[in-house]
Amino acid sequence: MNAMIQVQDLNKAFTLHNQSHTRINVLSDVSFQVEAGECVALTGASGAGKSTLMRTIYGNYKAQSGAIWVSQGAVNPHHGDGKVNLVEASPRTLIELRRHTIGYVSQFLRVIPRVPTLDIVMEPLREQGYREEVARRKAQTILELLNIPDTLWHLAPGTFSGGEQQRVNIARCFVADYAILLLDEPTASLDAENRKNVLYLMREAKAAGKALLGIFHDESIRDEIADRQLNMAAFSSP
Ligand SMILES: Nc1ncnc2c1ncn2[C@@H]1O[C@H](COP(=O)(O)OP(=O)(O)OP(=O)(O)O)[C@@H](O)[C@H]1O
Repeated sequence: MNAMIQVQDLNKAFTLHNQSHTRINVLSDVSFQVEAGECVALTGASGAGKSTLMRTIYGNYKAQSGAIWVSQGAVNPHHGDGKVNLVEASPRTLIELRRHTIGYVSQFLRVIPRVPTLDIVMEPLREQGYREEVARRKAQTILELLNIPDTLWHLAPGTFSGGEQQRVNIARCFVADYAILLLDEPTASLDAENRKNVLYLMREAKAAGKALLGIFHDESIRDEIADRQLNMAAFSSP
């Protein structure tokens, strides 16, 4: 067993300061782990805390208590085999983890004006130390696989369709050597052929020993790729 993510007794609440300081407990004593080569699907009703859990693991939100142990693991020799508790990690460690260990496909691509698609996809590879030609080749290969026409590679994706932007997001995450992939609805606005291509990428990632944690509202995709489901209803509290 090689747990890449190990969540222990994680608690996350939001306090709405501009609304009478109302406190919403979203995650209560969440514990689970994801092994290398495994895909775990988060399920549960809308508002159950699936995205909040993902964002907390990516370090966007700070948990009140508990631990998120992340193994930099065998996939990424850059970091060795050490484990880091993300809840207590410094900003510098968090940046390192995002550069080398954890990839995140959010539902929306955060577009930086004027940066061409090819550069957006090459960027994580550059940060991981790949030579320019290798990074370019890898980026081109994955953009082709995801059916982004080469006429678009030199354009910034701000004007792209929702599905095209989502595929750029997916390309950027799957092209790099992350040991852990957090996937928030990666196939939500894709057509059948591109859903298949993303399934292929997810299978390849599992075969390479990566750990996948995902939200898949599409049940057929979930059934195809997930080894286990984690129902967030088990961790909600009033
Ligand atoms: N930044 C925030 N500030 C305050 N409350 C938040 C914040 N983010 C999420 N919440 C609240 O936390 C709860 C869980 O939201 P979350 O988006 O994690 O649910 P979800 O299970 O991903 O839902 P969905 O399936 O609809 O996307 C909701 O009640 C939401 O209002």
